[in-house]
This record gives sequence, structure tokens and C-alpha cells, in this order.
Amino acid sequence: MANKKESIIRAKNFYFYYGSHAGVRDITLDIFPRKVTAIIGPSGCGKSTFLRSINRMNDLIPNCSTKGELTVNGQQIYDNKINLVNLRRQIGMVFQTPNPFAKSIYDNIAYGPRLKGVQKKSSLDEIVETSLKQAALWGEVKDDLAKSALALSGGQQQRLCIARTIANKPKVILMDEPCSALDPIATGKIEDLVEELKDYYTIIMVTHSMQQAARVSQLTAFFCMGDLIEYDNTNKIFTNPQEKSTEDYITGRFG
Ligand SMILES: Nc1ncnc2c1ncn2[C@@H]1O[C@H](COP(=O)(O)OP(=O)(O)OP(=O)(O)O)[C@@H](O)[C@H]1O
Repeated sequence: MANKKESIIRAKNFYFYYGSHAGVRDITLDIFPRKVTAIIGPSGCGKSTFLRSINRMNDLIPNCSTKGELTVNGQQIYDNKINLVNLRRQIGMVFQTPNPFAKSIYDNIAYGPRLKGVQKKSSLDEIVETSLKQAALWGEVKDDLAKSALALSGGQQQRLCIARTIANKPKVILMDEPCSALDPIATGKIEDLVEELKDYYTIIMVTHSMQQAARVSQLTAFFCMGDLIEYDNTNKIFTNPQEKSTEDYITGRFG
């Protein structure tokens, strides 16, 4: 695994509680920049809880609390002084079901930059074009930017959501089962895109598909019942796991 000093996100003995129930417990791991890290594990093991902790999406849930440390670029993200809008700009998120706004393709992408104060049309045009190009959607929509985003196919909508995230110039992109609502062809396009995006962004992807984790990630974390069981290079996790429960899970014996 890469040198710990290079990590961009660091969890140290991190717990996330829903009331008194720990969704994840005692998580210690480093996430490395410009790599794809997959989070795998059986249903209810805490994958989404951990992912959503990284940009504090879970804050919206009543009675939740945390213990331990979670830092992004050395900054404690559960510090009261943290600016959540900035944090979520730095750490974008793509959800299971594509969720474009009921606006034009152009306005979906321009939304974040406009909120940040970008108003000049030429600047917005450039951001829209660059973001759509990076999300491998430009060629399909460049003549139709005024069309409603809701008229796109599911796979196109998901790439649009990735472009919308990119337009905010994040450092990290969290993806929570981004292909679960997509057919195999659209899934393949997202996987190819993730492969390209990793040269620019740090990507953390929750997936139920072990084939997908093996195809797209360089590092894999296996969670089980709220615990991080094993975290290593993806190749090692899938060919020579150290823990029996990891082996049982990846060979389909449980989960
Ligand atoms: N909003 C919530 N309120 C209370 N408990 C929750 C909430 N969300 C998740 N949990 C609990 O936290 C634990 C971890 O759930 P989480 O959704 O993170 O698992 P997961 O691995 O992402 O599951 P799945 O693969 O089914 O999406 C589970 O015990 C779950 O019941």
C-alpha cells in the first residue's frame, strides 16, 4: 500500500452512531489521492455510513454522533468550525439513483459555479463544456444543452451528475453504488469514466459488485457488521486475503 504520509483522508478510531447504535466502529484507514478505493461488504455493514461520514451527509439524521478522528487534508471534518458548504464542494457525491435537477443540462452543470458567484457567460460555458467532456458526455449532448436533464437516459443522467460534481472542482468524489440503477452498457461507461477520472480526483466507491471493485479500484476496504475487517491493495484482497471473513465474502460464501 502507498505511504501513509501521502494520504488525503484519514480515519483514526472513528465511530459513527445512530442514537446509541454504532453504524461503523473503530475505523482506522488512510485514503490515498488519485486512486479509486472500493468499499465492499454485506448489506448493513456500514459502507454507506462511512462514505457519507466523509462529507458529513449523515449530519441530516437526527441524534447521530461521532467519536474518534476523521480528517481531510489534515483538517478535522467534525470540528464545529468547519464550513460544510466548502467541505461538500471539496468532497462531491454521486448517488445510487441519478438525481439531476429538473433543469436544462446546461443549468445542472452551471448550478454549483453560479452559487459560488461565477456569472460571466463565457466562464460558465467553459465550465459546462469542460465538465461534460471530463464526464464523457459532451459528444452526446453538446447540441442539446437546453434540453431537460430529465430527458436523458439513466446512464447519461448519471454521467451528468458526475459532470455536475466535477464542475465544483472537488478533490474527492464519493460514489455510493453509482451503477446500481444502470444496465451493463451504461455501467461499463461509468467504469471507464472512473478509470479516467482517477488521474485527477480521489474516488471512493461503495459497490455490491465484487467484479466492479476488482475492475475499477486500486485499493479495497472490506467492512462487516460495522467493522473494517481488511484494507489492502485490491489485487491482494481478491487473490490473497488475510482474513477468513474477507475470503468467505469474496468467494460468495456469505453476504
Ligand atoms: N438513518 C439511519 N438510522 C438508524 N440506523 C441506520 C440508519 N442508516 C443506517 N443505519 C444502520 O447502520 C448500519 C449500517 O448501515 P449502512 O446503510 O451504512 O450499511 P451498508 O453497508 O451501506 O448497507 P447496504 O449495502 O444495504 O446499503 C445498519 O445497522 C443500519 O441499520
